[in-house]
Amino acid sequence: MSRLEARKLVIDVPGRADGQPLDISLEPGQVWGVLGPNGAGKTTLLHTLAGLRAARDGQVSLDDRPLSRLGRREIAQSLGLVFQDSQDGFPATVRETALIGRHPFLSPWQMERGEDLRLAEAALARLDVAHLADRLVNTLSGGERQRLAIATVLTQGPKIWLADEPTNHLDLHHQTAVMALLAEQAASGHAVMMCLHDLNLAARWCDHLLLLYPGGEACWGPRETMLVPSALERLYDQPLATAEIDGSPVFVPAR
Ligand SMILES: Nc1ncnc2c1ncn2[C@@H]1O[C@H](COP(=O)(O)OP(=O)(O)OP(=O)(O)O)[C@@H](O)[C@H]1O
Repeated sequence: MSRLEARKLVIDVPGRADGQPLDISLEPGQVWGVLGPNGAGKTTLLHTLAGLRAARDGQVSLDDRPLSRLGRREIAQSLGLVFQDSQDGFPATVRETALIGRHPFLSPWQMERGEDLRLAEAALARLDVAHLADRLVNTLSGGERQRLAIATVLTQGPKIWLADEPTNHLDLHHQTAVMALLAEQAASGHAVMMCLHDLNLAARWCDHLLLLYPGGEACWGPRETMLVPSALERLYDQPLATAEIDGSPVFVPAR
């Protein structure tokens, strides 16, 4: 089990004044949703938490050790990031791409072992892309590519998942399957934070929410305290109609 902690963290959104410092602790078992309009800084936050972008101020620590003092390999042994859009640097098959998830655990020129292959095959099956294992990645559809990106992180097996719009490009069935997978990761003691544009997925699957406003204002806490229609309407500058289904609130844009 691992925890990721942000203390007085000010993310560096270009051209924007310092936003509200964030004090967030991503604990084992928790599923955090990050909500906010386009450009609010969700991706910037995730990349800062992953140590890929410098913060303007404050600190991120992984198991009480500042991220800035850890090497990428050590970070990648605990923390996995699903990028918003994956880019294919060179032609590789689906299986080879999933196996990249094992690289943090191999020495530079070490070949993947049988166990690595087993983990990759299991992840591809879980994300419903096993039948594409021998296909070149650049031939995949958007949804297949997204499922492969998640399968690659599942192959990595991180204790902390940071996922940037993990349901991008996915049909309804695969959206639900991915959210169930992330919930399952949390239930097994891992910590999950994901950026989402779908309020209803957030309401159903996340137990904590962070609302990022365009000017840098932010608020966070347990789901029940965050899903306040007036706060969400201000967040998106969009009137909402609210209902309740199976005990969860459902939001739709009001005209
Ligand atoms: N390298 C950069 N140079 C200039 N501006 C940047 C750079 N990276 C990000 N930005 C700007 O910072 C702001 C925050 O970007 P970010 O990608 O974090 O937003 P987001 O909340 O994830 O948006 P979306 O919902 O559209 O994915 C945006 O206005 C973006 O244009």
